[in-house]
Amino acid sequence: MLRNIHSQEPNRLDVDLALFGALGDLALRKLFPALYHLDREGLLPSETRLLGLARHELDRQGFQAKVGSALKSRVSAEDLDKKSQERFLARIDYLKIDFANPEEYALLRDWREGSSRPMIVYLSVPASIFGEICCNLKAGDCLDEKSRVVVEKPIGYDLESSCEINDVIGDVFPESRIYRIDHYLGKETVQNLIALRFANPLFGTQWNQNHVSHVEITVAETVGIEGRWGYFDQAGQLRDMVQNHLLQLLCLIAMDPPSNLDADAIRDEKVKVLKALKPFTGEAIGRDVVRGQYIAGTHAGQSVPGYLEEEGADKASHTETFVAMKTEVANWRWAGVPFYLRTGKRMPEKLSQIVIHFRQQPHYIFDPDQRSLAANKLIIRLQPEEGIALQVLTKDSGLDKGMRLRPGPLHLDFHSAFPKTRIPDAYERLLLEVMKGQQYLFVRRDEIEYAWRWIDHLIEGWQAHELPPRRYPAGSWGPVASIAMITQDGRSWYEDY
Ligand SMILES: NC(=O)C1=CN([C@@H]2O[C@H](COP(=O)(O)OP(=O)(O)OC[C@H]3O[C@@H](n4cnc5c(N)ncnc54)[C@H](OP(=O)(O)O)[C@@H]3O)[C@@H](O)[C@H]2O)C=CC1
Ligand SMILES: O=C1O[C@H](COP(=O)(O)O)[C@@H](O)[C@H](O)[C@H]1O
Repeated sequence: MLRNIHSQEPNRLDVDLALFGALGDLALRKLFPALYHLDREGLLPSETRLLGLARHELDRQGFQAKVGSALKSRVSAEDLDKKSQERFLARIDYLKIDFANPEEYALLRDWREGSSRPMIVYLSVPASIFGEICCNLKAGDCLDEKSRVVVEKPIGYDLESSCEINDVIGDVFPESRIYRIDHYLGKETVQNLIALRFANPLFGTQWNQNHVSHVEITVAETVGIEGRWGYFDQAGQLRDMVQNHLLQLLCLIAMDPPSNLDADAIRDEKVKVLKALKPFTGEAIGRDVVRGQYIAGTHAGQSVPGYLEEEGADKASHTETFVAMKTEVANWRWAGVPFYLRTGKRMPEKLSQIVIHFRQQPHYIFDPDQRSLAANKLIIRLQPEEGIALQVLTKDSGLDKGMRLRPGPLHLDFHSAFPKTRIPDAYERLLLEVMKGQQYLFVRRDEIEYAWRWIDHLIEGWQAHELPPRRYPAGSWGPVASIAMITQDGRSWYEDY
């Protein structure tokens, strides 16, 4: 169904939201604060009810108190007023159930008794139990033809496990009611990529291999493993960040214009990009991909341990905490344009940024010493300090400067441009879209599977070539080899803004 995503007026819809894993990190740190903000901004209709489900003995008040203290630590004092908080907490119920026990789902059915609102089931639990919960919901007669399910990333560990999980979820819910989260798609600036590319004719005509020389995507994190060794060491940065977030960003940059803003029109175009990603073969694995693992270093002036010294670490782990790669989208629009991707933990600053480097003029008439400056760049800052800057060249001012060129940005900083507008957290946007029943910010099954196909192939190559990660000190921009990878092409990672 084509839904109206253009409207400023949200399609307000009462729902019952059942959140599995309600005492977990994601639920308390992100989901309840996001729901609070929606409520405070008047976006949760008064009938909407929220239910936390977990296996700990707690009553309703006890759970509300936990959510209340999560709000205190996650929501700014300015946004946390007593009236909004009380109204929000009053919507919240709690059920203790063991998700593995089908009998206990009767409690959820009873909670729903008499409600005609659609139920949204949010699975904020490990993917290994998504299937079991879906089957128990069905067996326990908790669902109807309006129920939707939201599942967190990562879906599986590789193509095979991802297909298994998707099969079980798909036995219970049709694709049109499955919402697979990639929280990067909920970030305001990521959505802005669609507006930037498809609303501005200026870029529409330039967005191809005739005009773009190369593209950089950097997602640098300052955090380390944060007590998640068990999960992270199985995954590594390639599965944790590239398979989902970085490939989604690449798709939004590289895709052809969708014919409209309908979810499937956008997702069809993203799938075409994933299918066109060039596989890494033979020597390209060693040449165009760099794996890294951080050793002890510093963060914010403090010493921090290396990956192998983190709590719970297996000292012989070869899991990568950093990846840089050069890839290509092998189609008419992008043939020959390198896409350089890099992402890592324990880097010097948190920075998610896309840089589009445009080609130089065919004939250059200025000072030969300045030739390397003479190209435009479009810098899209996703976080922090969200904004867009177009690096242009002007004449340096002053009587003694002759026709010297000066690069400078035409800069749109979202915080100063829209000072009264709070930039919402990604989960606010995503939760709102699920409640409205709109899927355009969620990932379709085939997107996930094409992404896994490409990643699996890369991992097989790593394994075949026995490529251990290269070391980099915490607080640095990754292994020296990641800098060499781009400099050997006569380029460098863009670090100014
Ligand atoms: N945390 C994050 O920032 C992110 C998380 N995700 C994804 O979100 C999901 C949740 O992650 P996160 O919150 O970090 O994980 P947590 O381990 O913190 O939370 C999972 C919750 O599920 C509960 N649970 C697990 N099994 C059962 C069961 N059989 N019966 C009842 N309760 C159960 C756990 O209960 P108990 O406490 O008793 O073990 C826990 O409260 C995962 O899929 C993760 O990959 C994705 C992106 C970021
Ligand atoms: O999905 C994940 O994302 C976070 C980074 O998210 P951000 O919104 O803070 O950029 C990452 O730290 C985590 O390892 C990964 O699972």
